[in-house]
Amino acid sequence: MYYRGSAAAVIVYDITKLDSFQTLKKWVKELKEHGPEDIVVAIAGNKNDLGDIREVPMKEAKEFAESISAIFIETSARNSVNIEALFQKISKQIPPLENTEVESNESFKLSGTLPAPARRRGKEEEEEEEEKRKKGNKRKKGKKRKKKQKRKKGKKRKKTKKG
Ligand SMILES: Nc1nc2c(ncn2[C@@H]2O[C@H](COP(=O)(O)OP(=O)(O)OP(=O)(O)O)[C@@H](O)[C@H]2O)c(=O)[nH]1
Repeated sequence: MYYRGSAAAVIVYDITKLDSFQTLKKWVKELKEHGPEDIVVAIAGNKNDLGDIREVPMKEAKEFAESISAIFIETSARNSVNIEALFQKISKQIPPLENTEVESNESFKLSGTLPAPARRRGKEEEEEEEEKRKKGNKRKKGKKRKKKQKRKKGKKRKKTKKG
């Protein structure tokens, strides 16, 4: 599982398979032990369109989610039920990134009441981005140079034709 720098994790189980709920508990344990401290965790009980063959009672899953302060929602990926709601719930718990850097900012004060502070970008990530930006600029400059050279060559050819 790769979660370095993650602000949120969605762990999905299948409401028609008790096994998947047990597996979910293992993932939660793993995340609590090795994941970022302030990560927002959401538990999604998928396939809620198959309520007639349900194996995981909603109450049980909800109570488990509450016990670990996780978001809980039942979804149906097939029928597009509660997918947007799931991400909205998550986004409400993740404060805006920029505002965590500026303490005097008004919206930071508002987000201060939210349970999970947004992650700060690690130095490594910033360096990686800077590197990419530089590489991108170099490539652009290279392309520009080639275009210029082509244009020059074109002009020369025209001149020699006329002359
Ligand atoms: N009825 C129903 N079926 C779903 C839903 N979501 C996914 N499925 C079906 O469940 C099967 C597995 O879906 P995948 O998207 O492959 O999910 P997965 O996590 O890789 O599932 P597994 O391979 O079973 O571990 C597919 O046949 C999907 O069509 C849902 O909300 N309702």
